[in-house]
Amino acid sequence: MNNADKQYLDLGRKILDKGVQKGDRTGTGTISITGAEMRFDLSEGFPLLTTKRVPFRLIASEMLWFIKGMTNIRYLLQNNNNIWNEWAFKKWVESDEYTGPDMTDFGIRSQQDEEFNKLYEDQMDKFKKLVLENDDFAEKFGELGRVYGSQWRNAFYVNPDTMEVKTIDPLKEAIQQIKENPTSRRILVSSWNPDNYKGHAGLPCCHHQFQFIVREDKLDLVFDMRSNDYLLGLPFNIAGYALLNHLVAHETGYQPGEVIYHGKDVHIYQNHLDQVKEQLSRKPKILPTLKLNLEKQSVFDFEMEDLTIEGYYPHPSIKAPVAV
Ligand SMILES: Nc1nc(=O)c2c([nH]1)NC[C@@H]1CN(c3ccc(C(=O)N[C@@H](CCC(=O)O)C(=O)O)cc3)CN21
Ligand SMILES: O=c1ccn([C@H]2C[C@H](O)[C@@H](COP(=O)(O)O)O2)c(=O)[nH]1
Repeated sequence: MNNADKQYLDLGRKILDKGVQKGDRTGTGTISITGAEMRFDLSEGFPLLTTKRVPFRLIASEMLWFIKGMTNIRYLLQNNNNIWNEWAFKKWVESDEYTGPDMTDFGIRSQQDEEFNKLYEDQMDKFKKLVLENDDFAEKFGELGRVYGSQWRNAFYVNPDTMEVKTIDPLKEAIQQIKENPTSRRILVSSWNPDNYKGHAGLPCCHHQFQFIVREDKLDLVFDMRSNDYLLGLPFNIAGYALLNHLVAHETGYQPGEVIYHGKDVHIYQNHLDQVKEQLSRKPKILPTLKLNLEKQSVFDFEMEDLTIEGYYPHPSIKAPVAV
């Protein structure tokens, strides 16, 4: 049995056994545990889970979106990636410019009310078309604000003594540190902003920091998640950071080592229980491998066509609603 699916399924069983029922911001309700660790050795294969089909194309386009410092969903839509739509859509339907039917609580209502769901899907189609085709609209409503891309590539630092503001490119600096100062224990990119508590920054980041550590000829990556959706988010997060580690290891001349996951509030949404039980009943298969276009050197030059997954023969996908 591959060790990636094994650890993931063990964690699912632990949440079901030991977790507590909790209300949450989305009104869905969860079963949650505090604290979890998993370790993925990238020499054993690429940790794209096999106990359900995990869409690598969506993970890769989201990761390239972060790496390129982008925060507008237009790039995702151009890559047929719809995973961030709801959060941009929300800004539009809550704005003065929106004149369609009332979309209050569309996340929950679209699951419970078939008639409403039709209205919602029409408005979402209209929204996607506008983001793709209308530059002004995209700039205003496709923009998610200071989400990962901006924190990774365009962070602000205010010197508390002089109040001078500097911009920093934390991912670029981290890569430079790996090259110039590989024994450093300070190669860290953090996306958490104290301001997140006030909600100014839109969506407070879930994977809020990661750190690179060079171990002999290998590059390890540790990533921390303050809050993690076991069924939908976690498989994306594991494979996303594994991809990032492959890309950075390639540029800096190391072998991809381990990707180490630290989860804090790790939860299963109440409306995902059947899906999780289905996945737990499945037998893991062999892990696939990731092929990079070796002609590209810099992490920042990679495009979708430079990334290929080979030997991926997963169980069928498992559909589930996302809590908004
Ligand atoms: N509740 C919640 N869970 C999340 O995982 C999550 C958020 N919210 N908000 C921000 C992002 C968006 N992410 C998402 C959103 C949707 C899917 C999802 O629906 N995945 C499906 C495939 C979807 C498709 O094919 O379009 C899957 O089966 O993995 C995954 C990650 C991760 N994040
Ligand atoms: O990469 C991601 C992004 C988001 N999530 C999940 C974790 C939570 O279920 C929600 C965020 O809700 P909060 O109330 O802000 O915690 O999104 C994820 O698992 N992975």
